Amino acid sequence: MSRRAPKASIDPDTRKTWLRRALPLVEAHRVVLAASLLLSFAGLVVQVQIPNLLRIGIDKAIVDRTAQLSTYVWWIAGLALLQGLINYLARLYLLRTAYEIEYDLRNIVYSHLVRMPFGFFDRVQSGELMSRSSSDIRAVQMYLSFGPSILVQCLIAVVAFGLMLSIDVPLAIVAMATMPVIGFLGVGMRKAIFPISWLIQARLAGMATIVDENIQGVRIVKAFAAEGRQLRSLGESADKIRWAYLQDARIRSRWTPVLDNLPRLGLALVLLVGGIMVIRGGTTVGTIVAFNSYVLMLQPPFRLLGMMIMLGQRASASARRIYEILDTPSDIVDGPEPLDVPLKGDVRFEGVRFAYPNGTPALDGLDLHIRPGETVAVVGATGSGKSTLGRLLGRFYDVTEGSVTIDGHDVRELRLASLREQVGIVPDEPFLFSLSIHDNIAYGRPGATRDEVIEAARAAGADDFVRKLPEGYDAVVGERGYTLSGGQRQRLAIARALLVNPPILVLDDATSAVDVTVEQAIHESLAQRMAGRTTLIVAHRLSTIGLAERVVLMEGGRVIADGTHESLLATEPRYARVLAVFEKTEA
Ligand SMILES: Nc1ncnc2c1ncn2[C@@H]1O[C@H](COP(=O)(O)OP(=O)(O)OP(=O)(O)O)[C@@H](O)[C@H]1O
Repeated sequence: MSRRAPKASIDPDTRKTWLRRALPLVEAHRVVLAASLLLSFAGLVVQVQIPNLLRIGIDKAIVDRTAQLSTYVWWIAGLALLQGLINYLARLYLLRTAYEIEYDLRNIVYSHLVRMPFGFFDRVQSGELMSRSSSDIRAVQMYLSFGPSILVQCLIAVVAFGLMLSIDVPLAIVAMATMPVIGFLGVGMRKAIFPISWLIQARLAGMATIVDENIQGVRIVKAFAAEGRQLRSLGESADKIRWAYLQDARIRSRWTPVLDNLPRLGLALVLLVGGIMVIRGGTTVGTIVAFNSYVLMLQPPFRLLGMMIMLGQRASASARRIYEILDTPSDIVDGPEPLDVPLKGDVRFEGVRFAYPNGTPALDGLDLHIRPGETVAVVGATGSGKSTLGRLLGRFYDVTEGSVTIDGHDVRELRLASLREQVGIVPDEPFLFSLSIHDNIAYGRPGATRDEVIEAARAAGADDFVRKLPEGYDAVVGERGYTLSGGQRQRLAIARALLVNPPILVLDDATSAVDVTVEQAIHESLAQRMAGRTTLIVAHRLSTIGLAERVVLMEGGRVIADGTHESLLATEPRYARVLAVFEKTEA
């Protein structure tokens, strides 16, 4: 099935209320929604006729004996059947609208999320994003689709009241007397519950984060024998949830009996006033029975009023969180006339200053020129800004000052997709999807043949271990598949980058978990396959440095020395100091 694009988008005008901004989503599905609302109204009109028929049936067929009882029985049964059919269709269309709106909203949020720059993900916790993209979307959808339907149900109260008035004015007023109280109490109950239900949501999300961390970090938890501590923190969190649920239960149990019993009070009132009227000959027994049915029939819509308020409050808070994502513009986008040029790989950083969105300075006036085809190792103490180079080169962040150019083009002038195709970055902790090894390697070139995938895997030193897996290249890895070692994962990530065959490759400590002999073999095959490729290697090991023809030493976000390994070793004491740290960590 092909994916349909969202039919509408959220109004970008931030001055409007959340509901007005969301209206285009509802309007896009107005035909089906209107059909559902009309049908639901028609169903209710049919339903409202039944007590009236009951009244006439009782009065004429039972009390007066002037009509056939079976006529009314058949009519009522027929109308009930018709109402069932209409309700079925109304519900079907309503749910269809609800899920279509949810689909659109989900797609709008996701397509915005994937375009967000790294800086956004640095700021927002993934657990929070998960909740925004599931429960918040659901809350907005519920209000947008069920809200109108609840209003229609309330509207029917007006119709029923009109019908009752046409039968008997004083009794109609008595029958309706409890309804405003039910509506008022329903709203009151929801208002009382709302803060606590919000707290429950927040605490459940907090609990989910703890559970998630326990699962993700299970190895650390076990390694430090910290199960007890983790259990305690889970227990505390569960305790808080229980407290909130108990508060919720207390409020509900205070309000619900009143709300449930009010209609009974209504029945008693109708019986009292109607009874006196019947005795005095002012009305009929059938009318009392019919009005009793109305009292019972009308109280759910009035109770729904409270629900509507709750849905509205929840949706408004959820919409605000969703809009926070949608209103954050992606500042890393294509320029007005983006260039689509094949790159040779002449890379220049000129006077580059850069601080991460949280203000942490990373580069402080960095100058570096890498010629096409050169292999340069970047070395420096932790936090000196090495990884930041690759992130700016692939334009995952934009420089604060200065420029990054490739072949004389500022990276901000190049088409983003074309830039990222031509700058391959392999991080030290690569991510594997729950896909086959073939699909993981071919992630950047989904159409690649098996032979091409194998060739890339061979160059990355991955072919040997892949072949040893029972399913070979079809073995599923990642969260739901085989667990691979850190070094194996890194080799698959290198193969993934190689398959795209980018003219510029950044290996950001990409072989840190691979043993030295395998690393050597990988680099030899890289060297053969990559003649002419500009390669930047962030190195934390002496063996890795040995693979580069030139070494750049960084400190405090600048290049402080540049040369061959031997020349730096001979002339730059700070280089020797950094290497000394490497040796210590390797030992
Ligand atoms: N996403 C981020 N948000 C905020 N600050 C960051 C982010 N990534 C890195 N930094 C900070 O920027 C500075 C440079 O980081 P960078 O990762 O480039 O250093 P590095 O030399 O590669 O370090 P390492 O050798 O430990 O990987 C550090 O102070 C680091 O804490």
